[in-house]
Amino acid sequence: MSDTGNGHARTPADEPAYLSGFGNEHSSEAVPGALPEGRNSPQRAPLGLYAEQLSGTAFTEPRRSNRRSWLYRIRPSAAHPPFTRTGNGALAAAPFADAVPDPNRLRWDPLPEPAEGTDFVTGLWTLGGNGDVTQRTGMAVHLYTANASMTDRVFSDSDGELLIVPEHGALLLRTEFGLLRAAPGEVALIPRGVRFRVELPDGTARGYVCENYGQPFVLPDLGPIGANGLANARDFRAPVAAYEDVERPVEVVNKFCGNLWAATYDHSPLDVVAWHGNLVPYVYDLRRFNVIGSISYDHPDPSIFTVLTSPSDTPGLAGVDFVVFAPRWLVGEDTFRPPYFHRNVMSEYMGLIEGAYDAKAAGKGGFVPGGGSLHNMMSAHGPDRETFDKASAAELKPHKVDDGLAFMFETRWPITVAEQARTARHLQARYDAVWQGLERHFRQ
Ligand SMILES: O=C(O)Cc1cc(O)ccc1O
Ligand SMILES: [Fe+2]
Repeated sequence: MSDTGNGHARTPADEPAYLSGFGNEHSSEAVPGALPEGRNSPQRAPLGLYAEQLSGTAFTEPRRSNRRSWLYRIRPSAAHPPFTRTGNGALAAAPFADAVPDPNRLRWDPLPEPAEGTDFVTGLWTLGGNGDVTQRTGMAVHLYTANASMTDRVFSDSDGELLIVPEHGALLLRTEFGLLRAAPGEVALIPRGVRFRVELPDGTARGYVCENYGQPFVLPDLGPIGANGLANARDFRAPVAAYEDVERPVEVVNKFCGNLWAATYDHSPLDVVAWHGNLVPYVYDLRRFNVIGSISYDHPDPSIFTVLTSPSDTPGLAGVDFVVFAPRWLVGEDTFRPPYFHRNVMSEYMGLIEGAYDAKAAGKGGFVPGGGSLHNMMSAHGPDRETFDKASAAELKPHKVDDGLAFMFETRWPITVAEQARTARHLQARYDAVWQGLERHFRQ
């Protein structure tokens, strides 16, 4: 598929190989001897490679949160022509200055089918977000639909890390660090600035993206839960080094402060032969999440289901949390078991990867896979009428919730809905109606 400068064809395998662990100091070389030993930047790097550091945090951030990697590549990233503005397509960024933040509960059906030849980048569609992309604060919610692999085209996002949540169709992510595969039920994370290309082994793909402008996601502290549980560090997988040695025009698209810029390189920048460090892309299988919950009474707050959290400067206050509602047993006695009625200072965007969610009726016109809901700061939400009636009358024997996989991006600031999402035809017109008819039961 690709040509090397010296005439050899080289295509990294389609089956990824992984290194295990979250936040580790990994190292990997696709060619033996490509990694320098004992130093990062020798006078001449091995095999004639260029040494280059990628800094994901300021040099001086505390060691526990410092993220950087050293890349050994065929050409330095600096060797590129100027970038020029291209259209932003359906991508938008915070602050959404022209949009009015909306206190209403909102719910969307899945995105419509994309036009023929839509790749991952062209298929990105912004729902909304908060913060400010130039301040490295806040987040954006995007959805994607695609029916074409990216060819001779590479993307990088200077504005934040991308947490990709496939709902339909697997993604092969060819990154500077190597190859990742993420199918529905798994998530992938691409750090800020890392170049990657998305191929579609199933031909089509659909899903969600949390673009985190803020501090990189970390595993939440476990407090009294102890040393194990929730998402276990060893289940996060980073790629082994795999490079392409391509000498032909490759379009590199860069998202910078909300706009897309492009430059045509005369080579592929996915040319990293070896690397080491703790700033890496990774994948995680949500089915590995160790779900912890109540074994006595009451429905615990959903923070117990946090997979990853982007901390803020205030302890316990996340820029954004990624939360999963994975299969689990419910055993609470004298307990209303589904998610409770709720008003929250944090803002909640929810998506559905498969099946149904235990607070909402499934099926057409409801909360469906590929759709999403937004319960903004202080907006009243909770079980719909059908769920409330059923759960209030249910016999409380142990019950396994295993008919779906839902998730939430929960963020500290209200999510402003982008104009295209507010006026979208797939915005459900009568979401409020799910809470109509909740009868008055009060008696004195
Ligand atoms: O469905 C929601 O809105 C999310 C949610 C889940 C839960 O288990 C408890 C509270 C809550 O807001
Ligand atoms: Fe909620």
